[in-house]
Amino acid sequence: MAKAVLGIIGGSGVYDIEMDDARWEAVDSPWGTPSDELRIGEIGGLPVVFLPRHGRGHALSPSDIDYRANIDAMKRAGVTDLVSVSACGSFREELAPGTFVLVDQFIDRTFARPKSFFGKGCVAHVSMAYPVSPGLVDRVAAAAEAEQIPAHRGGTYLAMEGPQFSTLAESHLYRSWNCDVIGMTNMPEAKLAREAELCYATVAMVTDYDSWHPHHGEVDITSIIAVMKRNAENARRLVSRLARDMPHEHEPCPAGTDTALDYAILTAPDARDPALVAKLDAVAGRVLDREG
Ligand SMILES: CSC[C@H]1O[C@H](OP(=O)(O)O)[C@H](O)[C@@H]1O
Ligand SMILES: Nc1ncnc2[nH]cnc12
Repeated sequence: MAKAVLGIIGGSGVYDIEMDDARWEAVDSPWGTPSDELRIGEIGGLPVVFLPRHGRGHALSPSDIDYRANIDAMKRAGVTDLVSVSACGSFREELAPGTFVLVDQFIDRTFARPKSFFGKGCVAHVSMAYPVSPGLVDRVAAAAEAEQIPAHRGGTYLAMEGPQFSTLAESHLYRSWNCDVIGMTNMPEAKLAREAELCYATVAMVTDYDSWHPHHGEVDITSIIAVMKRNAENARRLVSRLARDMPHEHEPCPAGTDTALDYAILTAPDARDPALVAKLDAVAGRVLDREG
């Protein structure tokens, strides 16, 4: 049984978390430059690795984040379970600002970001039908309950390219698709986590009602920032509780994340591009080494 290492990707407003024996450490990735150094430490004896998604100081826009480098760096740091903490807009009256939505589905409308570790010279297709790991979501839900943070289990997250917020017509369209929340970052992050066989869960922290709500007017960044700061405090409490209550052995994922690559790679060994295979050492080493 593998040791559990909890990874946390902190979104807007969450640029650091409290840990014991913490240090910032640069991790090189063949995929590019991660958003920042990794903050590596422990909470309650559990190894924890934190990465601010937009970098400390929030220098990176959603389209500029190197999602592949971030996930690859997490994998290299030994992470087994990855929790994304993200600000989002809400499409539902009852998901009011301050609510934490434990997302279980995504619709990917991003278009200007590399979305896979695989490609020409090593083609793979992983399942994304169930993109989050239910066991990890259970743990996050229990932590939210223990900390008395309002949380809603389940929801569909619409990932838009941004950086501008949606038009009113788009906001109505996504509501008609039964989306629950909207953000700019969880795709391709969730897809890449699955390719890297990392259990993934998202805590989508509602900051606003996007633009559809008749009594709340259009989304604006000033009101978002005020709610974001309150949400960030709750996020830090949630993460701390999650880590303290998490088992130190990695729990196998009922959605099959731990073995996502078992039959996913279609390219025959002798048709593979050695340069791409070398870059896949962390993400797919488990299966490529076995074949190689
Ligand atoms: C705070 S306004 C929009 C910004 O916030 C979200 O970022 P993250 O998911 O990293 O918390 C959203 O996706 C946008 O990038
Ligand atoms: N309304 C919204 N749309 C996209 N990303 C967001 N992040 C926070 N609120 C958002």
